Amino acid sequence: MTDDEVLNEFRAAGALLEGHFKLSSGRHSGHYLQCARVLMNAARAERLAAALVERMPQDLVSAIGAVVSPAMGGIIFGHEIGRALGKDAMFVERPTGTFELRRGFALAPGQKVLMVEDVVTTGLSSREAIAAIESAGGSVIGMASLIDRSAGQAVFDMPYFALLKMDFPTFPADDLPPDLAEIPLSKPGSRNA
Ligand SMILES: O=P(O)(O)OC[C@H]1O[C@H](OP(=O)(O)OP(=O)(O)O)[C@H](O)[C@@H]1O
Ligand SMILES: O=C(O)c1cc(=O)[nH]c(=O)[nH]1
Ligand SMILES: [Mg+2]
Repeated sequence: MTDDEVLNEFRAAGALLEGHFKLSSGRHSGHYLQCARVLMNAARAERLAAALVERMPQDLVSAIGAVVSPAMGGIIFGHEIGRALGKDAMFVERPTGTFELRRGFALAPGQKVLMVEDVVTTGLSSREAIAAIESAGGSVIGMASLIDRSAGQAVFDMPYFALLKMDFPTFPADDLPPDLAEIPLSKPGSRNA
């Protein structure tokens, strides 16, 4: 799947948003990729996940024992990546502020995990999810996301595959461009909601 084809899936889903958004990291942006709108269509979600798995090297694919995603945004895409790999997909969640495996999900000691996100901006959520998987006994051998909008800033210790890289600027809350500051703020994600 080409970059244009992935972008067209976002356009068709009305998921390329412009406005003033507070991101998970606390940074602000005039652009938001609402992956939930893309993934609300099961056939589209399946297609995008299969396209991403096709890009992964076979030795990595065959080593993956399970998929784990950070809730909320990562759950649907992780599930679809699990379908494409033929592996179980679990998720970590943060009811008390820190990601943990719940709901009877468990990892065998050293179980090889692919960590799957919907979008990576600073990489903070991904690093927190990886830490939770490792403290539950898993070994994260790879990472995947639908979108990487980190512009190369998010660097991980394991191979990382993203279906589409986007480079939208983000700003600290106390240093907003005037044209962005005058747009009413919204916070679509659920961290600290
Ligand atoms: O790379 P980062 O700077 O951490 O940003 C990306 C994270 O932000 C969003 O989640 P969010 O925390 O908004 O919560 P949600 O997944 O529950 O919507 C998204 O789903 C990623 O997890
Ligand atoms: O950084 C984020 O919170 C974020 C950015 C984005 O474009 N889409 C999203 O779902 N989250
Ligand atoms: Mg998230």
